[in-house]
Amino acid sequence: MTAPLKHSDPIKVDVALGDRAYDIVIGRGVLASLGERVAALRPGVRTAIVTDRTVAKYWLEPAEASLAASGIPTSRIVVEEGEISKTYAGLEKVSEALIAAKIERNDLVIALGGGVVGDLAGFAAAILRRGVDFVQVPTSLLAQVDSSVGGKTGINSPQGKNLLGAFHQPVLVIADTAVLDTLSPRQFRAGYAEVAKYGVLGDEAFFSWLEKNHADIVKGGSAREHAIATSCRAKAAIVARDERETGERALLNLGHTFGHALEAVTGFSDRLFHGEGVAIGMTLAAQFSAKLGMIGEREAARIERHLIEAGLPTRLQDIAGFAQEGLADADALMALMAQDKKVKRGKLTFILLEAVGRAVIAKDVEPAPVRDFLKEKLAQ
Ligand SMILES: NC(=O)c1ccc[n+]([C@@H]2O[C@H](COP(=O)([O-])OP(=O)(O)OC[C@H]3O[C@@H](n4cnc5c(N)ncnc54)[C@H](O)[C@@H]3O)[C@@H](O)[C@H]2O)c1
Ligand SMILES: O=C(O)C(=O)C[C@@H](O)[C@H](O)[C@H](O)COP(=O)(O)O
Ligand SMILES: [Zn+2]
Repeated sequence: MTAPLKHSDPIKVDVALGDRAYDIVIGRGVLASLGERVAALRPGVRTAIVTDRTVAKYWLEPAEASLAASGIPTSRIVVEEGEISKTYAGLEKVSEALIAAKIERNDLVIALGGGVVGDLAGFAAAILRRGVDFVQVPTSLLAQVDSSVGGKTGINSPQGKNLLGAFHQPVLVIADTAVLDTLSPRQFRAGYAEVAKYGVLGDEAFFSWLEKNHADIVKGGSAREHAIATSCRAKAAIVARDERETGERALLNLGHTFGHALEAVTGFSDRLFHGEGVAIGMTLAAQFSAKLGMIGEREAARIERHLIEAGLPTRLQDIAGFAQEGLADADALMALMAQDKKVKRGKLTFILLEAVGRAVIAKDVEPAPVRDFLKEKLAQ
């Protein structure tokens, strides 16, 4: 078991959603406060922790100890790590275990893990007895800056990413930045793609700061907390204005139209983690924006350079196995992108760039230029 963590002064970010508003609590050691925060929010509650095997090894006991110290009964549901659990089978396993644990309408589900556990447990909570509240305890960088906030929950279909799900906001998010110390370097880098995304889509000053300081985020300390809090503030502000993605929330999908198709074509496997797909997708979105004359080649190159410096893949050719199988042809990728949730009346929507720090929603994008662009990229 990992040694208990000490409290530090946490940063609080409010997700201002009226009667469904909640706090994101960020800081080194805040996992130790899980029990007291849950008890304050829901006196007398019972809980079930959903986690994966790897996270369980490091962080389940500290989470359970914190709940026990506040007298909160809990049970544990441990799934396999990775996208294999964000499936119908994974949802069945978690849902049946929650029912067996007699989690009632007024109880709480606790998602302890990365984005997979958060999306899966959140969706299971959304449909259990037609809706049980849940708490996010994100343990990957990606989950701390993105997936634990905003209430998108769901599972994948073999036909596409997150095609089944519900908007279901958590009642609390506890992001302990020390927990990231056990994350593998590759997973840390993958999560970093979503951090860079906030700079690229809406905050040039943050992007410049990341260009200078990204290595310190890996080391921990105040740079890590600053990057996580800045990302959460950016996401919370957008979600508060557009919870259900009828407008500007789509900006958070920068890089995802390409990225999700790439995850699907690689079978939602370890060949390409979500954040890696986002890094390639964001680079492609920048290059496509340059091709359309919306930004200069130099700005697109600046984004790619930074992602490379952060150790991320940026080209289709960087995906494991690409050389052997050519990945997929442009038509196969187009067919997968046609399942994107931003598609309206069969027309693609892309998030494109007018500058580093200024993304726009481009509706009714014609497929032909996208197909030509992909053909060029696949041939490189
Ligand atoms: N709901 C949203 O808004 C949203 C946003 C972004 C991504 N997502 C989804 O999130 C998923 C990706 O999330 P992810 O990158 O966290 O993947 P993940 O949940 O698979 O976690 C990555 C890996 O890291 C391990 N891990 C997590 N925390 C750890 C820790 N502290 N120490 C050691 N190992 C740890 C996990 O066991 C797993 O093997 C994708 O399914 C994506 O679609 C959702
Ligand atoms: O919160 C959002 O909105 C996002 O788009 C954040 C993305 O990083 C995330 O991957 C999300 O799950 C993608 O949403 P989807 O609607 O395209 O499935
Ligand atoms: Zn994402």
